Amino acid sequence: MADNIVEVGNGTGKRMVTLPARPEPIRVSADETAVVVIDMQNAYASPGGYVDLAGFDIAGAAGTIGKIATVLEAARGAGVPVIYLQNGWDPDYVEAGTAGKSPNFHKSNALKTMRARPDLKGQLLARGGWDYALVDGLAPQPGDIQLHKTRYSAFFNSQLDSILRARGIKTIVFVGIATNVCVESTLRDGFHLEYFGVMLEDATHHLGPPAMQEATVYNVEKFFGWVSTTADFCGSFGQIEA
Ligand SMILES: NC(=O)N/C=C\C(=O)O
Repeated sequence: MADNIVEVGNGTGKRMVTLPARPEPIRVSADETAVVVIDMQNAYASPGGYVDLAGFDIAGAAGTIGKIATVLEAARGAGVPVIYLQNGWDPDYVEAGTAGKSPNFHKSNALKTMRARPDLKGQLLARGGWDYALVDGLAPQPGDIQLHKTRYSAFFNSQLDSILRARGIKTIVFVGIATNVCVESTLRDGFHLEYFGVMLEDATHHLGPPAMQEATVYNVEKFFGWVSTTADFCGSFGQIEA
């Protein structure tokens, strides 16, 4: 093995794949890898959804949907579990927290948008509604796993850690929206739980100015994990059979 390849585990696993990545290639077992799809809901990727109504530019989100669809096809073909997260709360927003008790109440731009526009109350990120639903282009397939989360990190108050541990997953490949909020929060928490996090930079999209994407790519590459691409994921995992 070349010195500059990071090998996850002891290298004796079956179905080993070398994924080109920065700052160095990472060699993983396909049996110990999962793809986690962060919040590909209408709220974050569709015109008329929460982030669009809150004033963020979502022009780049449509391209992200296509990239993620390509990644998921390769993952399923390689027998790699696909885990979808959906962000939001119960329709009464009890899970969202209250003033003075939860920073989420004050920082969530969905909650702020609904306070500014009471006509939207009950529509944004409410479980069961269109805004909460996954985008049409990324419908889960049989065998995929769907999980709910109520805060930016998918590890907080969710089943994600136990689902991953029960399957012996060590490496998480991240795709989804937003690069600089829920993707980065989850990848960082995963780092502290000893998961190896790989972010596919062209299958993620940021909220805010383009510098936000660059900042997370820098943080991941330098401090928290590895950065790769859709083409490199498909080129490596595409050679593995389920
Ligand atoms: N999925 C996300 O990254 N969400 C970011 C902001 C929010 O949910 O308000």
